[in-house]
Amino acid sequence: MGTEISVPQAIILLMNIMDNDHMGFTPQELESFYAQEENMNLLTLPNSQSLTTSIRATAQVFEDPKSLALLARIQKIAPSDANVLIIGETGTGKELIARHVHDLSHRKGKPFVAVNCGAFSENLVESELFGHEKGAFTGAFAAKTGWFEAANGGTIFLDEIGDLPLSIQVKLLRVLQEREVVRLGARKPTPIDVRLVAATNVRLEEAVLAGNFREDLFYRLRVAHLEIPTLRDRPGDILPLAEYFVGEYRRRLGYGQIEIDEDAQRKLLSHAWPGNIRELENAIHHALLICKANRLRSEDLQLSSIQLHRARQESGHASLGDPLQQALHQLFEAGHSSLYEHIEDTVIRTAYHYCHNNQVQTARLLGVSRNIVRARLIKMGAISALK
Ligand SMILES: Nc1ncnc2c1ncn2[C@@H]1O[C@H](COP(=O)(O)OP(=O)(O)OP(=O)(O)O)[C@@H](O)[C@H]1O
Repeated sequence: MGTEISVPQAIILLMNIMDNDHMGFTPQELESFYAQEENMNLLTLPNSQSLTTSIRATAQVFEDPKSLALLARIQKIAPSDANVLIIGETGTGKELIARHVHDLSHRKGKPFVAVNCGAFSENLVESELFGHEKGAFTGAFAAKTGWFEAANGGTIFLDEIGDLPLSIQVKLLRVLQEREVVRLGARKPTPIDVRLVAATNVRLEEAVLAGNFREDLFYRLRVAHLEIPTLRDRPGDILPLAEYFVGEYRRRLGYGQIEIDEDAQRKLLSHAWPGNIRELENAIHHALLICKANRLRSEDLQLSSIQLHRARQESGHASLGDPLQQALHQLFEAGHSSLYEHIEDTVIRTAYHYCHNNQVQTARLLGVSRNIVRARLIKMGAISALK
């Protein structure tokens, strides 16, 4: 179908519509900002599981007493070589902690392989994890090394372990017991020496009770477990983390020193952080894009309300931080063929809502004719053809 709005324009426009009251950026300013090569990756979407921008932490911030206790436990568990289960809400730093466990073990310097178990279909996950031989199934034109073999000597981090199908859970248990993997289609097993660090943001006990997670695997994983507190449960980390992210992002953006003023500090401390450290990171990143005169003020911080988050959680949209992320998530789930249509629909619908259902204003805002807006709203079923 024809595209009245290009994708970059649509993304910028959508961002601007969402944030128009506070951002103070025109679409043109944003467009030129993202057009600069060093800023382009700020909009990079690494994969459909991770729709937020993030930096790889070069330092770790653990200042709250709860975090210090966690750090002490990590230091105790890490050298033991036991498998580890990390339990924590989304964005609490589970992957960062898994890396830390690896770095504090004798496996440091060997591979650290992070795999999101929810990222693969049931058909693919087995060959991804354990590999396959040439001709193992239709389309297996060459042999493939699985992630377990790739992590040999080091650590494999299985995020969202609760998403593994039961059939794969049995195989995983066998790998842990026998210390060998059998590639799909292979006759002989391959010995491996890998430490497993698994993570979950749901209570696996409930999955066990519901029959979706094997009890034997659960107990095997749970031997050494780390519970990561939410950010609201470790308030002593909020300002140090905020300072840390200000430092990281201002360097990336080429800015000078930036001070977080007192009102902004109070706002950071009083927010509930449903998205935890990742939400804080994104809030600071966004604030830096709009702050003025080397000062991050309270109005630069756009924080979602916990009520909104709860409502989303209840309606099954727990992990998606805002309408833009939801739109992009739908887009990537739908695949690229319908990319334009999805993004256009979302932009038009959002703009229409923003303009209090006024088609003329929507058309003006989007820079297209009213007929286009009307036709698309009818096609989406947002208005009746008779209107
Ligand atoms: N203690 C910390 N110090 C500095 N940065 C941190 C810390 N913990 C987490 N981060 C940063 O916060 C972001 C989210 O962390 P991470 O990806 O490890 O969370 P997660 O719990 O694995 O998230 P998910 O459940 O969504 O996979 C990352 O950019 C990470 O570098």
